[in-house]
Amino acid sequence: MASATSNGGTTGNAGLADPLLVSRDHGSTKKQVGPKGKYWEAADKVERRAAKESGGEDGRQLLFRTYKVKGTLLHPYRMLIFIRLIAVLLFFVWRIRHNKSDIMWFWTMSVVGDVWFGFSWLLNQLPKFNPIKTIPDLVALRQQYDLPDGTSRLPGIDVFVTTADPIDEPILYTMNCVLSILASDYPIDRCACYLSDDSGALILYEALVETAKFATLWAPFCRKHCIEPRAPESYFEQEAPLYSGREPEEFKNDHRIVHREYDEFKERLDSLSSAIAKRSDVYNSMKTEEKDVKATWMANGTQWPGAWIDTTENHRKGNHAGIVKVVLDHPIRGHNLGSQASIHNDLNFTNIDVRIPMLVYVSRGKNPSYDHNKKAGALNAQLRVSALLSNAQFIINFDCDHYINNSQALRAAVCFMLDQREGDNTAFVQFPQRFDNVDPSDRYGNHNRVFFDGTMLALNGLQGPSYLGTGCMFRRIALYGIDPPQWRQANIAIEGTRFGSSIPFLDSVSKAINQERSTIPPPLSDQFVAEMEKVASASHDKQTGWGKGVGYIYDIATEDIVTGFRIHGQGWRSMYCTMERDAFCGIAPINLTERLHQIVRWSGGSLEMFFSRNNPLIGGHRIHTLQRVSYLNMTVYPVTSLFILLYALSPVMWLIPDELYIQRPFTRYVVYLLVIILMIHIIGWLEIKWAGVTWLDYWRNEQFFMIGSTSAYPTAVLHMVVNLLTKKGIHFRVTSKQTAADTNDKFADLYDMRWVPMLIPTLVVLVANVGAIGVAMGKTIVYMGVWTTAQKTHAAMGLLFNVWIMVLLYPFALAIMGRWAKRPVILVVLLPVAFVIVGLVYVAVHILFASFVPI
Ligand SMILES: O=c1ccn([C@@H]2O[C@H](COP(=O)(O)OP(=O)(O)O[C@H]3O[C@H](CO)[C@@H](O)[C@H](O)[C@H]3O)[C@@H](O)[C@H]2O)c(=O)[nH]1
Ligand SMILES: [Mn+2]
Repeated sequence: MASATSNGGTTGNAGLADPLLVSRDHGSTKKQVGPKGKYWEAADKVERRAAKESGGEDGRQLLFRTYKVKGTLLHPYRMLIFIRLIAVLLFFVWRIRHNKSDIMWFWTMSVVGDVWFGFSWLLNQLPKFNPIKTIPDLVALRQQYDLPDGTSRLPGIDVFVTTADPIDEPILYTMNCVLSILASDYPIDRCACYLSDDSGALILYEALVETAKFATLWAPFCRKHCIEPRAPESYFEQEAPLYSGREPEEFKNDHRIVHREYDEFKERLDSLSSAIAKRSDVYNSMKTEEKDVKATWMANGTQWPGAWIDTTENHRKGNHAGIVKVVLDHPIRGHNLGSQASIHNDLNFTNIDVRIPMLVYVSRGKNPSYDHNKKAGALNAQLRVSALLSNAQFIINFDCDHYINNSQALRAAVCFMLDQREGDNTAFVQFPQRFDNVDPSDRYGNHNRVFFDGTMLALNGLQGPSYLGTGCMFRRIALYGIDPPQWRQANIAIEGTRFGSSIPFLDSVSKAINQERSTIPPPLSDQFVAEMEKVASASHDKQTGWGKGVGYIYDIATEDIVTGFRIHGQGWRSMYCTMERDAFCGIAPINLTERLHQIVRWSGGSLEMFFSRNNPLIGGHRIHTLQRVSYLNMTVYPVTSLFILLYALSPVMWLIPDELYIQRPFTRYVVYLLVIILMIHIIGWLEIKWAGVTWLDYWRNEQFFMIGSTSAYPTAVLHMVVNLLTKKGIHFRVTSKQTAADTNDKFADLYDMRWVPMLIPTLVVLVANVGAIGVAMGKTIVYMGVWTTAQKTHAAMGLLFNVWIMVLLYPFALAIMGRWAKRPVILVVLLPVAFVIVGLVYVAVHILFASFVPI
């Protein structure tokens, strides 16, 4: 697969020749300048030349490419930002000078709103001055780190997966995630997978055991035939995937066998629940002395230490001991999975490595008297357990609803960490989040491309992208709160007060700092397992630095942004890694209610961060100024919604008999508004060009911001106010991954909106606008002959605004329609009907009044 141009540095595009990275038109005569060539050009020519001449500063080659936006696009983009800034300032001056309005309080509010809009626009726009795209050079990595004898010098990686529930988060997804990790293209003895189960359910442990067995078949199959993606569910769902392996003759047969085995594996997963229940009944009838206590039993005849099916004290979700079970030991000690041997006989795996990486089940201890700190708490427990076992230099974490979509992804992240330029200063490498269950028209803006491909590339040109929760590789010591090399003190005190009281753990920290790496974990004695369970116990990190200066940050609804902020604040940088075949892929909520709950959590978390000690204005002493501006934007943006809501409701003024103007002279005002709004979209248009996203992406983003601004964001603000008053944080409501009952329709969830209170303002805005347009039409009929031209223009301009809001709320209107929305044309008919009815009612009322109450 690796092609001829493997020698990094001879041409501008060497290394990009890896088929997983090049753009479709690679190989054409036109000069290649990057994966989305048109608007990007190489930004590292000088560095590359120097590196080549000196053979690399310290003998290391450059492992990633840097691209900047071409001047032809970047200059007008920057220019427009500047021009708009001036236009906005002029607009403010004009408004203040012409402080004439029919409703002064509303005028004052709207001036405050405009100032806020201008300010938050600036916060959003300024950090986008210099977007940078960085592309890993896998060929160079291979050349330097893979040795001719088949071994490798690549560093160790501990891969974390978190799950919170076997029902809400279907086991099949979680196990697919695990399989994609176990089969990933990375040295098998340098990679270990840890599954954190926050439900403490035996079924997840047993599913993991089944997965380990199936992996002995799946992983070699993937390696032999270069399968992509290596999550079986997604792989088998594809229609006739392209074959790119080396054994096409054997592929058909192998594929058939593995597919059959996968189906059986799924059946085994399905039957686990009843098997465990049955087995437990048998053991309970045989072994338990106390009649009412019904334990849940493991296959080996011992009681499961976690949550039981019949819950009792100390054996329920939220109250059980810490559990660490090594499902597959390090490959050097061999696997004991004999049962698969017979199937292996049908498949020819000669010359294929049949080993699989280490696999560990972790369920941290829980106790009602301690806060568990949601996902952050789970990740920190994994961090400690893995430190005792594999203590890899790098960590990568996945949500259970995401999987590795490109088997080279782990290598890609490592490229940034090992690069001679900023490698040692790089704390984390974030990948974009991609989703494969989203409806084709992306009604609720789940793809979020403007953010993942615009905002993040922009930050990449500063101190680096923020941490986004999943698909992010960390340097272990950066997570521990250690400073980057240039600021690091010679002797770092590794104290129990900061890192917790486990001596083996403290040892592991000093080893990690001193880069003493042994990739082989110690043998699993009872005492050692007990130590691992101790560091995963409910109380272990209390009264320590965990969740504050160490590990993922606690006391917040969203641990991600704030953890990234803490690390950036210490002076580390981060990198954004985009790949031509998306590195990871996951599931997004395509149900409006679920989607909004997710947004409430995110925006609520943002506000919580603003009011915490990690406030971007005061925290993080080594943070880059523009990076700080960006973090400030990320924490205050929900406030914008209050003003948007105010504006969105202003069409109610149509319902008032008198003509009221928020600002006089009105025409001038509207023209100003149009100009500065239009400029936002022209800038947005240039932005989507360099970000490589479509108008639809951009448009969905706008629409969803409007929907959020009338529902989720004000809710988050309200939460925050309550939080400040009562000190109660936002509840982490795991995003539902269950699909609606209709299994024939892949997107059934789309039509299944549940009404929740936060949707009321959106509905009010929608109704107010429909009503306003109807009344406006009625007024036009009634006053046609009476109105002056100026009045007519004003009415038209007001209506323009109404229509704009309606267009922005279009996805919400579809959501209300439920299944009817399968034919959106109905809405196009229904809305005008509604306008006409309201209009006619207005006219009728007017006539009625006119005949009874002579004016
Ligand atoms: O007490 C908890 C709660 C959640 N999780 C895990 O957290 C992950 C994210 O939960 P999910 O409900 O899927 O949230 P999303 O809204 O889809 O997640 C996005 O938003 C989160 C922050 O709110 C980030 O942490 C995620 O990485 C990001 O993908 C899942 O693996 C859960 O199993 C736990 O392990 N323990
Ligand atoms: Mn998720």
